[in-house]
Amino acid sequence: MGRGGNRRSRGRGGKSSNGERKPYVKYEELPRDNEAFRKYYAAQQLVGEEEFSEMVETMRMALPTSFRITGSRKQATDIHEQIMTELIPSIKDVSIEGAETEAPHPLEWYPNELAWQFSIPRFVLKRSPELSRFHAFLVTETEVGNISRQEAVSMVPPLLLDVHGDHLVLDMCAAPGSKTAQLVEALQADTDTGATPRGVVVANDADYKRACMLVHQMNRLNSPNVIVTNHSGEHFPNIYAPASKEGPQTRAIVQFDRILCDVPCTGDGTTRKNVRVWETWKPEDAYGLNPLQSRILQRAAYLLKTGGRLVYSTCSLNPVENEAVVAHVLDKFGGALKLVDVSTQLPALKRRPGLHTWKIMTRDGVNHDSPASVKPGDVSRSVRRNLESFFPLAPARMEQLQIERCMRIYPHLQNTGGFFIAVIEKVAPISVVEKRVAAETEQPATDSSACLEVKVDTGGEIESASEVDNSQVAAKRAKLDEAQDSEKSDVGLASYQPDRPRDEPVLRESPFVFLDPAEGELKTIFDFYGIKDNVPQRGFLSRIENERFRSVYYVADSVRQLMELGGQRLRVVNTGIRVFGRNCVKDAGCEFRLVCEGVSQLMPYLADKYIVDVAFRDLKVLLESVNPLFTELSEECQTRIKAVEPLSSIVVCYDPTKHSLAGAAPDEEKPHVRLTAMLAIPCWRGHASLSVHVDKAQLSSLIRRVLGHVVDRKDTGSSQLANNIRSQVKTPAADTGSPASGADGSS
Ligand SMILES: C[S@@+](CC[C@H](N)C(=O)[O-])C[C@H]1O[C@@H](n2cnc3c(N)ncnc32)[C@H](O)[C@@H]1O
Repeated sequence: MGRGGNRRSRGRGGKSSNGERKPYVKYEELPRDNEAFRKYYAAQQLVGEEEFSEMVETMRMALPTSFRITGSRKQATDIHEQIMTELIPSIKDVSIEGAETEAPHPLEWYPNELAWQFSIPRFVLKRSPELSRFHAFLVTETEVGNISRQEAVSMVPPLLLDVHGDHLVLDMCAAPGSKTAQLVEALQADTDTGATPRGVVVANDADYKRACMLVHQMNRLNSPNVIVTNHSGEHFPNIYAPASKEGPQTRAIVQFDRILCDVPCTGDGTTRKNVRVWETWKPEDAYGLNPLQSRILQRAAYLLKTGGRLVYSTCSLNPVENEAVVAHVLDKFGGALKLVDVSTQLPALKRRPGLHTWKIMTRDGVNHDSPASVKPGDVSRSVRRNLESFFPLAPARMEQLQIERCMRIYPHLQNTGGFFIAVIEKVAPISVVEKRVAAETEQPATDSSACLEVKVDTGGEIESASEVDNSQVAAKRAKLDEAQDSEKSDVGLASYQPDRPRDEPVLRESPFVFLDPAEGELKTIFDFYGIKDNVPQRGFLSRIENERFRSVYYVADSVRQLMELGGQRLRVVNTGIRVFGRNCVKDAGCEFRLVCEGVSQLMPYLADKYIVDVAFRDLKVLLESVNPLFTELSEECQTRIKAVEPLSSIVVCYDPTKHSLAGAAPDEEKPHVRLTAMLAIPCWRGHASLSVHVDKAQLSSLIRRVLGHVVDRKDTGSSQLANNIRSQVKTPAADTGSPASGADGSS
């Protein structure tokens, strides 16, 4: 199911609603049908009768596996090449239970062959020795962020959001973050190679634990342009732009260029993956979620810039969670929001138009066309309260809203899960304040331009743009802002929700503090590593506990600006790329070492002596041996390493284009797979040895790509075990003071 909705019983020894323990049911034997589901959806006439049977049949089958190549990375070409030359041939002749395996193939509607799909069940992939290379590829490349496993249909909403490199983007319900990853990639893909995008992605989730999953996702992506926050979407706080000299009435709110509302839902489009949806599905679940979905969408609409784009999506097929939410919110905001016609985008993607009519099922199993036929006893009191908003609007209004522009993806259309997507543009400011003022003063609203617009000048300051406001509205507005600041406001409209409900937990970590490279410990670090003066000066930050910090992070300037404006209002769970970590090595030249995820960001600013260019022979020695002695490396490499003081980090670079094999002897060694992108590997320079200093996922990926060895998952429980894999190739040499026995040990 779509996470964040009602919790469902696990069906394995859990308790049923009457408190009795349920018998254990094997996953394969869980029911894959539900009478109420069939009856409800048959009545909706989503498709013709025959097609409906086909759809339900497909919804019972296991979902193919799909993954996406991180298109914004230099490694994308290498990964594509590995799929073509290594993976596809590796499973060519493998048969499972007598049947040939389906080789991965690109999803034809996804641009640039970056998304792939195959139909090998997960447990077969894990257990089959013939598929170990394929499995290792998926696992290690996912962990290092070169690919992301993601359901095919879930890739559609970010594509339709049309994110550009300088956009301020809000992902309102972001965890676990597969779509956030696409949004971040879109920022990067629209920016010159090597440059930091000017935009920001704010990845928000109401659930703190799930927000922490976003942190993991963000760490895989190594982006300095993401902020992970923890707010209820419907209460996402106003971030105020700097106060204008002209007085409080021009206090503007930062608005976003793009917003994704991938809201919590019943997830009945995911039955192929979450089989338990069959067991527990009931129409009331959608009625319970509709009001929250609507509030999230309303808040998003308010936070969107005029001219900005918003995507509302669910993995549910239910019109109550889809067209009903979209139609009623569009209706409520007058002409401010319009559905965008995306029928010509992603032309190879099969889809159906949004529904103009649907029915609501009451507890007695009767389907109703309008609220008029629903009697009080047919539904619970809470359902009755919102009943109108579950039904379609009048046919003429539905026509006017062009609700058919919504997109429905059914599982049988192209062997996927089910999904709903609505692309919405804000064509005019939402005259919330005026409606409110008009209601309170009992005067008709005459001007619909009271909404505030902010432009993020991501090249420099965040500034407020023009605000057209009449004086009466402005005075009222200032009062409302004040009320909101003191969290007393209860004006009921999406724009003026109090910041957050009182029962939400407080953040567990210390807040981030920006560090000054001209003083304190950051200056000491910069001096040691010879960080060049052109490094962005204001992007380094840390969490300080007991006047000490353990790591230094780096964020893009636009992120810094937004965090400074957000201040205490913004509950930042995490941000930035970790660039330095405390090393705890006695007598080390610097108390901080370089960390794997920050290397590519810092490389352009590191003093040249810390970057050692190596040939393939030295790269192989470093990966094959644990802490190889200098004497095992080439003379040239030794000279470079010895130029750096003992007990410090260096970056070893292998550039496959420089060390091209053109003209090389036929027996000259080369990486197991063809590489085009440079490898930059942080290493620890001991007194007499050099050790690769990356985390175990990076190490497994490097070993697989460069040496061709598959690191068994069972052997990688700790970084030490990853070392053991290498020690099978060569006996370890004596170590000389590595901070984490050759692996990064970073969290
Ligand atoms: C369908 S999932 C989002 C999936 C995500 N967009 C992705 O692609 O990985 C819905 C998310 O909404 C979160 N959520 C639930 N209620 C919320 C609320 N009121 N505001 C914001 N997020 C909420 C849940 O914790 C859950 O992570």
